[in-house]
Amino acid sequence: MTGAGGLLRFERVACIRGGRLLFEGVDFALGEGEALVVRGPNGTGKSSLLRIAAGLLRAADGRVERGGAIALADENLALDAKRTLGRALGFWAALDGREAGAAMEAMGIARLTAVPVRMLSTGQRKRAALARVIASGAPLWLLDEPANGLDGDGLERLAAAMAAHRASGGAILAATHQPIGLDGAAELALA
Ligand SMILES: Nc1ncnc2c1ncn2[C@@H]1O[C@H](COP(=O)(O)OP(=O)(O)OP(=O)(O)O)[C@@H](O)[C@H]1O
Repeated sequence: MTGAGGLLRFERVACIRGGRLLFEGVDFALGEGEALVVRGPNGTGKSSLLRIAAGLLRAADGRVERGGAIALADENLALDAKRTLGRALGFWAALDGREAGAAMEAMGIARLTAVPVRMLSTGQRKRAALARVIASGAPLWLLDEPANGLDGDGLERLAAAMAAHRASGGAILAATHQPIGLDGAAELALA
């Protein structure tokens, strides 16, 4: 992508799923430090928009430009259920030449290093998914309902991690029904 700080650009993007037009004409751009929250009732295509941004789903029309690496946290945990949390997160971090320790600390799950992924609670799984994104080092985070299942401490850690990411030049595209502490984020409403 050309232009200063361009991490993601949608131009007139449309999405069709199951033969149904979910949205069309979606335009936005995300640069360094920026954030966009996608809102809308259930089934309007928020998750689909994030999957298009990630390159996992084809847009039915329009253009999508990406300016760097992308990390997605959605309902699929993408961690090996049989491994311990430390090894499962370490596996992904190593692929990016990184370590997962600081990200586990950031999400308050460092003490769960030796616990098998399959034994994690709902909130712990969400924290683990967010730790994977943090550990990736990708400049663009795609967060699908990142607050689901988090307690107060988890929400504070999520907000702090997102603020730190933006302060270091990262960008965030989030789909959520809840307030998630993304100060100054732009909003995109699907209907
Ligand atoms: N693989 C698929 N094939 C066909 N239709 C699908 C597929 N996945 C999702 N859909 C449909 O696309 C529509 C939008 O789904 P999506 O998950 O993007 O919505 P959403 O806004 O994220 O919903 P929610 O708020 O409930 O999470 C829904 O009607 C859904 O049934």
